[in-house]
Amino acid sequence: MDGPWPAPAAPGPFHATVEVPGSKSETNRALLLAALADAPSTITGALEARDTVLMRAALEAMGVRITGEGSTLHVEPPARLHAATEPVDCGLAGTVMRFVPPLAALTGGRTRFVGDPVASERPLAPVLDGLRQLGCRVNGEAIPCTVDAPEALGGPHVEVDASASSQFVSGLLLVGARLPQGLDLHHVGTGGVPSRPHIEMTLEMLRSRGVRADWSGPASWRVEPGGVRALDQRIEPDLTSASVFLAAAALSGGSVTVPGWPGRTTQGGDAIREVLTRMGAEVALDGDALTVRGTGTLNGLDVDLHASSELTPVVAALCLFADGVSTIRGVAHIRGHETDRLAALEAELARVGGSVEQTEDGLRITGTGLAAEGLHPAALLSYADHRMVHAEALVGLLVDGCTVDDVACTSKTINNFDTLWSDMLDGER
Ligand SMILES: O=C(O)C1=C[C@@H](OP(=O)(O)O)[C@@H](O)[C@H](O)C1
Ligand SMILES: C=C(OP(=O)(O)O)C(=O)O
Repeated sequence: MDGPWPAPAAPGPFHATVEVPGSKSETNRALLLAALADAPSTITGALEARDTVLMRAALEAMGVRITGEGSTLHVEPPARLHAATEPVDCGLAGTVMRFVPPLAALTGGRTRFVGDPVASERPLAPVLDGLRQLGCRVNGEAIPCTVDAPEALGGPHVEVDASASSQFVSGLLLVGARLPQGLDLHHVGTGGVPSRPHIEMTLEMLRSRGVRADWSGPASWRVEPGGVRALDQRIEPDLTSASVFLAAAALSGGSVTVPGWPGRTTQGGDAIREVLTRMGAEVALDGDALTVRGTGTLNGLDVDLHASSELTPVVAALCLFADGVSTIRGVAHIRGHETDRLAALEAELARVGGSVEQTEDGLRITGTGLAAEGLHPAALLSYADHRMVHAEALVGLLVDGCTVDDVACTSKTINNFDTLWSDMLDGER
């Protein structure tokens, strides 16, 4: 789209079903584990968006053959992964910049990693330090950097400070079975490790492929050495992506249904159900169809999103229109997400007249209620962050006349966000 995106106002209550694309986190883990597996495998329901396209390109550059378009991918691992001859583009994808360098450590060669200009601001040093402890020579502390892998890696003991991202843990665990003595990984930071469900997702996906991997203490993990079995996997819809559509129902007074909601999941985004329920929306899971209905009431809340911090932008937008003061806690580390999300949310919600302040580990937001009284339209900035656009699309529903400078950055995790959004608003009345 040329020029800013006019964020559509809610046309009154609407009823829509939204097919949400596959989970970014599961797709990129499934691709990487398929690349390490003992035989070919097929991934269905895969996300096709910038983060997964980058993962696919990185693996192909290391000798993996991936065929198929859209959401079905067939992955053939090579007899041995080789170092990529050209720099691997990580874009702004945490799952590429934190998961692929450990994979490169298995190649015995040299791999260079590059990315978007702002990628160099995202924390990466702990994972690179972990690779040094395994015997790699690493040049750089962030993107761009180069990993020089030895013929034989060391281990198993590795210590990292993972208080800035659970992905440091997941990236190392994913390759742990391929280390000669497995991996004994220990978090040594003073802060806790965020996004625990994402670590569970990593462990569960390893175990379903025959790898023995588990917690060995409150902040430590053990992966036994051994093979990775090929597994055909169906990817769940991305529940964090789903949250923006479900939140639209809570704000509009209509309803949104997301089919394919898993009965049991390791996706942190599942927590949106509890958040919306606490705020006063009706949330119903009927078989695998999750429906959220707006009730005309939106209560402020005090919520700790440490385990599901990806939800912060959407929850912050909801809190802007809730009754009373809301507090979001436990998310200091999202200052290192695609952008400093606490600063960006404070600035952009204030731009429409919202009363928002950063705290040490989150946000305090004084809501206007669903009448959005005192708010006014504004030209909102996206900071190249897909989830800032999600928050701003929600703001635009109730503050008529807002624009967003770069809706295209939503392609990080949803290829056609603006179409899905307007189709949803065109739903039945
Ligand atoms: O492993 C993963 O797939 C992810 C882990 C989380 O990262 P952090 O622990 O850095 O928050 C999450 O926010 C990110 O979107 C995806
Ligand atoms: C933090 C996020 O992404 P990444 O995987 O790039 O860290 C996110 O999608 O909210």
